[in-house]
Amino acid sequence: MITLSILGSTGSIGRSTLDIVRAHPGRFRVLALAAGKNAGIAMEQAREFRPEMLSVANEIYPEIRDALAGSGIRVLAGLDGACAVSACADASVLLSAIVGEAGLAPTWEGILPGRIIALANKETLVAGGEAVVRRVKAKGARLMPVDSEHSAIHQAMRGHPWSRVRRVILTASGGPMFGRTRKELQSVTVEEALNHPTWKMGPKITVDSATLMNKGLEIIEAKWLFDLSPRQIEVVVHRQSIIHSMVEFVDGSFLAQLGSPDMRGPISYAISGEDRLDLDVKTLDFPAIAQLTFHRPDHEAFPSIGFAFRALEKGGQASIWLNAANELAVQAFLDKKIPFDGISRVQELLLEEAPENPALSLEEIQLSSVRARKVAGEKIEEMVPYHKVATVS
Ligand SMILES: NC(=O)C1=CN([C@@H]2O[C@H](COP(=O)(O)OP(=O)(O)OC[C@H]3O[C@@H](n4cnc5c(N)ncnc54)[C@H](OP(=O)(O)O)[C@@H]3O)[C@@H](O)[C@H]2O)C=CC1
Ligand SMILES: CC(=O)[C@@H](O)[C@H](O)COP(=O)(O)O
Ligand SMILES: [Mn+2]
Repeated sequence: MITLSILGSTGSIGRSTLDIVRAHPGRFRVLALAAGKNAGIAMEQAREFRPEMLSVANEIYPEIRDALAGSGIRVLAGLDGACAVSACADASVLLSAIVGEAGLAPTWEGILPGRIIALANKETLVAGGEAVVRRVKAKGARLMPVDSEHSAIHQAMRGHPWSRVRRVILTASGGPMFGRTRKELQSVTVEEALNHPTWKMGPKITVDSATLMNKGLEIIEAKWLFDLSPRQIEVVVHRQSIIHSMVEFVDGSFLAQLGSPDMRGPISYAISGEDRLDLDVKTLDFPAIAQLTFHRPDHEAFPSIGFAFRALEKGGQASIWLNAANELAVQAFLDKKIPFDGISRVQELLLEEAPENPALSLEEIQLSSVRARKVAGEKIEEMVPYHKVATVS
């Protein structure tokens, strides 16, 4: 029996994880759940999966505490609550799927000896980088990627030494704005940016896919997960999202992992300790698909991939600042405060201003992020408003 602690249970990844648990009775036991503000789904999950503890956002704590009184479920709140869920010692697997850098501290607390950290929350590695990797090693835990590209690379690498790898190719769908020019991107609406062509995901990562910053974050994630040099990482646009990523070996062979775009595949692989669970994922009908296509990314219209490489080259606090800038700018765009192309402008400004000395502890990383968010907030205030450029339907 695999025992689970789940951070971000009410989100897209969290719900897909619980779908897998539901479909495999007797295989998993959910011990602890951490949700945010979605009281309805958090309550349903608590009633169905009967965890020992449930943490929710402070705002909905009184309502959930009262509703679950007498149920035997310990109800907790806020950051302390999420950290208690992740530190739940009896869970053999921690599924980390809170969105954004908010997931870093709870994930950090959950890095325990012998435990699998199934990591969906890529921002943990973008902001936490070396410090997170060092802690995983020091504690004797194991990091299993959930992000589809990194799961594909992990799967392709089974049985092969990293010394024989020439490079990895991260595939990108290109997002809903594929083919648009830099000028055309000025007037993209929130509704358009949220219309991802192949994946159904939460709003923040969906906007990241539209700017291609998702691939930027994944470049930094790959660097830390697989100890790669930036020169070993390439991005290729593959519109169908069928090939989830590839590894090229020194003998010129490529190994790829393919499948329908459905996160239950990479999640189940990670939480089951690399087993292949029976899932009702849509099969691939290759003659019906007919063509798999590949393009180079358009770096002029979508500069975020370049920013990620620049952040790795610059080092210091650059990745923390780039990530913090992106989080604030994406939220400002979703709130219809800044235009779509304002997101990459905030990223660029913060990347340039990022301090060059490294932040090596959790406290230093958090402090660096607070400073970055203050600067990003100021840049956003100075920006031309969303409604001046976007055609709001
Ligand atoms: N969705 C996908 O297919 C993929 C996602 N990822 C990564 O996984 C992570 C989650 O993505 P996704 O599931 O799409 O996001 P969602 O927006 O769908 O879900 C986010 C989850 O985080 C919770 N949450 C947000 N802020 C806090 C907080 N401060 N404290 C506690 N919980 C919080 C939300 O709670 P509530 O809703 O209750 O407020 C929700 O459960 C992201 O880092 C993303 O980049 C990676 C690859 C694929
Ligand atoms: C499912 C997943 O792993 C996402 O990160 C996905 O890769 C997003 O699609 P893009 O390729 O458009 O960024
Ligand atoms: Mn991905």
